[in-house]
Amino acid sequence: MSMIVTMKKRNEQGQLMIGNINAVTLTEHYGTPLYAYDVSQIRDKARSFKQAFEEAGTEYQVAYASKAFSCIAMVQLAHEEGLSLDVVSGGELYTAQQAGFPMERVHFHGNNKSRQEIHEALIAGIGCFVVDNFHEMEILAEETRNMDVEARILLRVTPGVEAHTHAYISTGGEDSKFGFDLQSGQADAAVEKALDHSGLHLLGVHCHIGSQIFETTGFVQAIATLYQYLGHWHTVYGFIPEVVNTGGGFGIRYTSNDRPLEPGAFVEAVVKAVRNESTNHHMPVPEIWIEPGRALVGEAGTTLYTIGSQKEIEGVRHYISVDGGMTDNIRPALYNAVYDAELANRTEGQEEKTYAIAGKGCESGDMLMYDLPLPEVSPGDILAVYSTGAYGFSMASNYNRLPRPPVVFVENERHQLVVERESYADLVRNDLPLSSNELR
Ligand SMILES: Cc1ncc(COP(=O)(O)O)c(C=O)c1O
Ligand SMILES: N[C@@H](CCCC[NH3+])C(=O)O
Repeated sequence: MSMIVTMKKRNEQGQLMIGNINAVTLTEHYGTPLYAYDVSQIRDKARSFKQAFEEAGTEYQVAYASKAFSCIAMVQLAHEEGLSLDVVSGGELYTAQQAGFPMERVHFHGNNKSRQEIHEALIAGIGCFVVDNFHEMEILAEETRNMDVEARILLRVTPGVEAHTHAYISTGGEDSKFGFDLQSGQADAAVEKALDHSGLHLLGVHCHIGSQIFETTGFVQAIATLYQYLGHWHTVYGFIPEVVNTGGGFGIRYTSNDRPLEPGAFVEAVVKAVRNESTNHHMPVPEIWIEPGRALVGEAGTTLYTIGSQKEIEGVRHYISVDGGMTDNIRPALYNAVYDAELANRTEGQEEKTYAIAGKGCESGDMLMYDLPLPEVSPGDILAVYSTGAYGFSMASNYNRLPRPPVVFVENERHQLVVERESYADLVRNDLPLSSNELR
């Protein structure tokens, strides 16, 4: 592998540029670890998805799956770009409210929404519930009755398509905790019940086949399966879907081995398949919704770390440790996810070596990479790990009581802090001293 594995922009001193700002300047301002986002990349991706729908001339919504990276500024950015928003919890909904996001464009997901979350979402007046199971449907029906309101819903179904991806991020197969199973008749019963409840307005169906997908075939297959059932529900219940939501999962480039498709290629394939199937089943073409998370924010994010200690075991491995790790990026430990990284503060140096990049957490498995070629490193060098914009910050933890890193947005040669670094005081904010509160 060559030393410079990516085509990232560098200044004349060989320092990494993020959105036209020197990454070293960012670390001097905000410290490390640091999540830095090149905002123009997020905007470009959002526009590409939308443009493909516009060109296809179909009704659509592109909902940003905010689980990938949720904070007030990101939700506001999604709003600026005219995206809708997928939330999966009261917390993500609250963030959207705090961001001033229009509630009618919020879609609420989740396989175990609580009564309180459902109640709060109804009060907020969200645009759509993606109903996952019978328990949720009953709660929603009761709450709409009690509040004398109507909820617009999609039914999440599992089309039995296995996406070629890690089992933990594959969600559309029959054996999934999410959604109504199509084959066993669960989904038929769900349609019947949904049509029966006066407080529920059944808009259509939703499926999400998995994540980090590089081909269109899985989507096309899933749509064909959905329409087998939609055709049946049309015949039996006279149901015509207003919306078909094919989820997210569009793959991105983590390393030079990844060859992601352009957003437009996915959109074209989805629109074509929905159109064909609608025609074949003598139904009007519905509004098409998609839910990209990773594809919108993943490649725009870079994590900057400072290199500290080293341990070389002759003939075995040369470890270098950074000041973050699994606490700010759990993906290598959880999914064996692979990333590209380079030094941010220089390209030059003595001979190239192969390093294993260790996190600072007290876990042997807290490793970000096992074989990264770099020029010989010294303490204080800055390591940039690329494509960490999705599911890095959002899955971060305080293991070992490490404060979560800040997030900076870079755009038009300016940088702006959008999430502050957690302080030690933040870490103990909810702790109560022994016996300070009344014993019950
Ligand atoms: C229902 C649903 N929609 C959208 C997404 C976003 O996926 P991705 O970030 O891979 O686009 C997910 C997560 O995998 C999901 O479960
Ligand atoms: N958190 C996962 C994606 C979500 C999978 C479930 N919807 C990842 O980092 O790849």
